[in-house]
Amino acid sequence: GLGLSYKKDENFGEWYSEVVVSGEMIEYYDISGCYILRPWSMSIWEILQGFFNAEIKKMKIKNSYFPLFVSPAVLQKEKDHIEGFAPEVAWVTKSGDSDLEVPIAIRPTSETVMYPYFSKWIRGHRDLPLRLNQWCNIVRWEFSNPTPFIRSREFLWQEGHTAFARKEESDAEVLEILELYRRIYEDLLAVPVSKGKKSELEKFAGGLYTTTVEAFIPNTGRGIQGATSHCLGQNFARIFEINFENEKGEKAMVWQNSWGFSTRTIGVMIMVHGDDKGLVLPPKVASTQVVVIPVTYKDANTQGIYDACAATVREMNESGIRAEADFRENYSPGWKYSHWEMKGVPLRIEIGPKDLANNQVRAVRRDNGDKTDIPMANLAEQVKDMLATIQQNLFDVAKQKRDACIQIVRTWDEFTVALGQKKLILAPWCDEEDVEKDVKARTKGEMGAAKTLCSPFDQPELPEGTLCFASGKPAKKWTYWGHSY
Ligand SMILES: O=C1CCCN[C@@H]1CCCn1cnc2ccccc2c1=O
Repeated sequence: GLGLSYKKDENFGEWYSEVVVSGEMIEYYDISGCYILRPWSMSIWEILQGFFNAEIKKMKIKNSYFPLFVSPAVLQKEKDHIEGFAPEVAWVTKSGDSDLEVPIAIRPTSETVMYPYFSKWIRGHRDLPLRLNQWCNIVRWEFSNPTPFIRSREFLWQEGHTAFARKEESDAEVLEILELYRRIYEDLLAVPVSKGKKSELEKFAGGLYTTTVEAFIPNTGRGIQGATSHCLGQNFARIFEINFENEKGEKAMVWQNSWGFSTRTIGVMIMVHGDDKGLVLPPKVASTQVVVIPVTYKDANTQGIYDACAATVREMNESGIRAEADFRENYSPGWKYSHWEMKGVPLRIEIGPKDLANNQVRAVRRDNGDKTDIPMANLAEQVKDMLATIQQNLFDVAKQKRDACIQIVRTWDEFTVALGQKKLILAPWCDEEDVEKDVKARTKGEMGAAKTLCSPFDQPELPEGTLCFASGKPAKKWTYWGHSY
């Protein structure tokens, strides 16, 4: 059909809601906060799954599957972890006409589902490390504005749950997994992220510390948690009695991690790369990387053009490029150009009478619109290079835009001005929780409160005597602050 009704830089929220539907990724569902993932988005999820499964297999992490349902007794076993989240837990209270004796929770995460069995399975140090992952759906009955991929009441994710004999092993794995999350964002989705540690206030309350990859949406000036890798310490081991007999024959508690990324990754990619013509897919995650369009006229050699298109698709597929031709007779070339641009296919190849005569094709990039005539000879190699160039360009452009939003501030006034300018703020902070709570209280507004996003592992120089922007106390670390999703 026609193009988008909303422009990304003028009505971002409406643009996003429209582009996920017009790009055929999402269909809205009749239950608020729930969305249908159509093949165009499910295929992206499957590519991310393929990457992650291959990487965790190298780490000897095994996939498993645990039940969707959690008994209330077990769910409430870990007090600090559940208290803040309780309102989001969905419960099954009936079957047919009759009430259940005891309501059953639907998993909002699976620590409490899995750990009673970790306790049963782990006896001696030879049972360690225990490293499981599961791909599943999660339900959290959120109330703040639902957004496809970004915030939904049901979403898909993977959650990894691991147990080790020693803290050093768990600390190491936390970072190993976080690096996989960075690769998912930067190498596959072409989205720049910052690796860092969450503050005590923002971390997972049931854990010891939380590491994160934080992304940023320039259009809204909001940070977004991309994926998290938590060191749980021995908190859950104590509660669920996950002990083992160590080499010295002593009874010891295990050290645990839990980590996850979700279909939110797809929403972040759309928000960062999409434009006023529709989705823009990075080639690495595009189920169709190249679409070939025959351009025929009434007296042209139609069959010759069709044969050239089919041969071009075959040659690209044989060299591992995901290509398809659009031979539909009832749509014009122009209509097809708009349609596949809306779906964000990274590269379009047009073949018309002139191209046929010159034994070449016309290649058009989705990221910057560049048109190039390519000889049919050795076409696949040229296309591979173009796809690699498009992938890199998408990342470079996104990184340049994100970096342009970063604002270093040293005083409260600079902080509030930068907040109002949709900046990603980097500020020296005293790392005191009360100060963070105070900043939240002082910045409450229609954008929500500003909060810490992470303290980047890559810390700029912090000269002696640098003061906290908010409290004036001696600063301890540089921290990213901002509004967030
Ligand atoms: O992030 C992850 C990664 C995957 C495994 N779980 C951890 C921690 C989940 C934290 N969390 C997040 N929302 C919740 C909502 C309701 C109940 C409990 C929770 C809850 O524990």
